[in-house]
Formats: sequence, structure tokens, C-alpha cells
Amino acid sequence: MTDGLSRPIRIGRIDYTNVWPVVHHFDPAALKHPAEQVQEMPAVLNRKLREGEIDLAAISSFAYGDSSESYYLLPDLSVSALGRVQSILLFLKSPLEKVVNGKIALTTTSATSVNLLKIIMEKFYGGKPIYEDAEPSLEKMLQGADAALLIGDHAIRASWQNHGYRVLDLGEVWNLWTGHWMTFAVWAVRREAARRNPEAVRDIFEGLTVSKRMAYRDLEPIVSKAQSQIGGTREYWQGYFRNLYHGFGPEQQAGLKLYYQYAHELGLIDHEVNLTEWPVAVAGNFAEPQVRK
Ligand SMILES: C=C(O[C@@H]1C=C(C(=O)O)C=C[C@H]1O)C(=O)O
Repeated sequence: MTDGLSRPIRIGRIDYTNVWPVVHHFDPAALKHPAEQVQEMPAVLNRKLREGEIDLAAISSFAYGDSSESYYLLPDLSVSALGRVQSILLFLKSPLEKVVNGKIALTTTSATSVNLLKIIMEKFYGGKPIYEDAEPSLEKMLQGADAALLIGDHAIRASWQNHGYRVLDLGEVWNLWTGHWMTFAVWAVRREAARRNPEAVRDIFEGLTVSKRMAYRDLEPIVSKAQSQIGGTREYWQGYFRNLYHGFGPEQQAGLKLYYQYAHELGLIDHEVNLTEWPVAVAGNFAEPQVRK
């Protein structure tokens, strides 16, 4: 069925551990409304949501800014950090003075962080490097470049290798220069999907909110899962998840607005970006979800 009314709503889930505190306890099969879920790298979800292939997804915050007129934000959900994030990393083969006007390989999985890197290089450091897209593989990226940007679990795994490269944490650089939070991902719904199917969106929003609350109450299940799937120590993952913040309050919004302003000034986004929340939730029609058994 393709009329858009009767088909299941399509949800996108980022295939990195940084979203687990929101999605780990979320089961699309348990929703009242039929739903399908795809799990992909952020850049793929950005494209699928833009093209209407999916209806609601965690996407790069940059991608929200780029298409903000077509999307609503799901309130109080994000992937944010104040300072170090540990998984948005620039690996330097050459000294920083050379990198700022040298060649930087950019992971094809990201949108927020590649543009954050451009803001840092061009606005903060006054450089003008050449950028080239590359699959997220540190050694291959650095064969032909002075530095390489990795995000998510690719960055985490690379940070554990004994490669000797200097590493810049872009969350930390952003915070040092601006004093602000940085928001890397948000949850967005296509406006037409939200209008067509508000009950399903409410159902998903409730499910994600409950899931986040459960994860914040007890991080251990996701710490254990990350350890068994990716490796590393319990302490590493406890620190990693504690360092991230998955709400989206005034402080995170202020940081993201500044990021959009800089992106606009550099011509990376061609309009001013408004943060527009899904109006059903804003209107207060949304009942505080209860934890389901
Ligand atoms: C914190 C992170 O945020 C991610 C960074 C993204 C980007 O750069 O576009 C997109 C989604 C987030 O999951 C990370 O990858 O470590």
C-alpha cells in the first residue's frame, strides 16, 4: 500500500552506541501502531528522511538544520555533550599548523561533525584545508591526508589503537571556543507524516521517552552490551555514556543555535534555522508517559 495512510510508519535508528541510552528499551514491535525500523549510519538516515523514504528518525543535527522547514523536532531528545564527547575525533598525522591548510579526510557517515570541523578549521583556526570524503578507516584515510575525522564507534575503536597520532576531540574544541554545549543528533519527524499520523508519532515519542528514562535509571544493560559488542572496559563505557546527554533543553538549544549561525555565516547552510518542536507535544496534549511493564 502506498497511499501513505495505511502503510506502517518508518523509523530510523542510528547504528552507533551513542543513541543507545534513548533506543535500547524501545521496541517498535510493541507500539500500538504498525511501525518498521531501519538501522543505518547517520548520513544514510539523513538522506532517507530528506527523501521521505522514512518518516521519523534520529539524524545529524546538521541535517535537521538543512531541512528544518520540512521537519519537527521531537522534544527533549538529542545526543549532546558539554565538552569532551570521546567519539567525534580528528586524528592528526601532521602538526596542527599544517593540518589547518592541509588535506583532511572526512568520514562519509557524518554531517554534523564534518561541518563542525569546517567551523573549527575556518572560523576558529583561520585555516582553509582541502576536504575529501572517505570510508571510515583510519589507516586508509591517513595514507593520503594530514588528518582524518571519525565519529561514533569508528572513532571509539580508533582511539583505542596504539597509533601515536595526536587526537582532537571536537566537542572539547567547540566548548573551549564557545563555552557551549554541542548537539550532534536530534530526533526529527517529517511534518507531513506528523500531520497524517499524530497518534503513531505520539506512540513513538512516548516509547523513546520511556526508554530513555529506563536507561538513565540503570546504565548497566547498555554498558554490558557495549562491552560485549565493541570491546573496552566497563569503566570506559560508564564514563562514555555518563558524559553524553540525551535531553534537549535551553542550554543544548543555545549551543545548537550558535552552531547553525556559524554554519550559515560560512555558507554551509543557506538559511537561518528555527528549532521547531512537534506542535502536538508543545500544545500540552501530550500526557506524560508512564513506564510500561
Ligand atoms: C556523538 C556522536 O554523534 C553522532 C554524530 C553525527 C554526525 O556527525 O553527523 C550524527 C549522529 C550522532 O550519533 C558520535 O558519533 O559520537
